[in-house]
Amino acid sequence: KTSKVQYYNNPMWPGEAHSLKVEKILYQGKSPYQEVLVFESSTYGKVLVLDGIVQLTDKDECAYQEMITHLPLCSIPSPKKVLVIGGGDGGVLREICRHGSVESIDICEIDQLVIDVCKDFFPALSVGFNDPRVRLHVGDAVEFLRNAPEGTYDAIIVDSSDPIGPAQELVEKPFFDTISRALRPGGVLCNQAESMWLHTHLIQDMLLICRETFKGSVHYAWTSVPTYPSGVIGFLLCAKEGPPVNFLTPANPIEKLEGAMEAGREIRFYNSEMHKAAFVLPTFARRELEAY
Ligand SMILES: NCCCN[C@H]1CC[C@H](N)CC1
Repeated sequence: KTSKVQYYNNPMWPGEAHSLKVEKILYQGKSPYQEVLVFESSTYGKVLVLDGIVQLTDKDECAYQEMITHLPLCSIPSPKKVLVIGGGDGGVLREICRHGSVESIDICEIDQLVIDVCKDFFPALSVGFNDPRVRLHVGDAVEFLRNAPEGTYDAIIVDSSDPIGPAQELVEKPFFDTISRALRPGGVLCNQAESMWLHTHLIQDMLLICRETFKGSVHYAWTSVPTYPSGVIGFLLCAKEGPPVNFLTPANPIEKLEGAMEAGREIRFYNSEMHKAAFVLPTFARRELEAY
């Protein structure tokens, strides 16, 4: 039995579809926010799908979770307080826990079902929830950030799904304002910023908002994730005004990371060369993005 993970009817990817052969359906359910599906694929291990969109697979989740985490955290000398928006699968938590300087990790995930399903089917990711530094808040991120004291966090990671559905408001200006307020001066934001092949208009809109909101610096970075549409995904790295941050050269190189074993698995994708390379753009993307 094969089942297409349909994008045809999804406005984010008109006319595109990505097919993975389904060996066995492991879970199917619906939360108040989205449909949740887990299946065993032929060659990518287990796959998590929300509203028909691939979120992660056993095989290639390392690329996304490691890059979205270590690009910001390796850019500042000693991250202590970190906030994750989304990320209910626990993969970003697993990666943050490798940084010995981190003292507390808040995570705000809107959908309890995603957390529960990932604890059952993706233990290599949900291991991140076991760290004593983690404080889970189930609810709306806009609400959470509105109540967060000003200047709290060294780093905020927005591990969101696509801006159609629960993550819609996570690409709008008011949300970025609340993030900036919650960051300490010189604090950094890394958020999921879609594909340069497919979404340059959305990225341009986000760049305009972020360049206005974060006066430190704003850079677009990207990496390879075979099971995401177009095979790549981007990140927006933003620094709040304050102590200067140089995203292009890691201030806190990966070699200093501890706890790799506690996180249940060695780093598989990120390294300092990949960090630097992530900010190098092909010519079309340079033209379309660097003017913004
Ligand atoms: N934490 C799992 C990854 C969530 N990130 C998104 C999944 C869906 C993609 N189209 C964009 C990234």
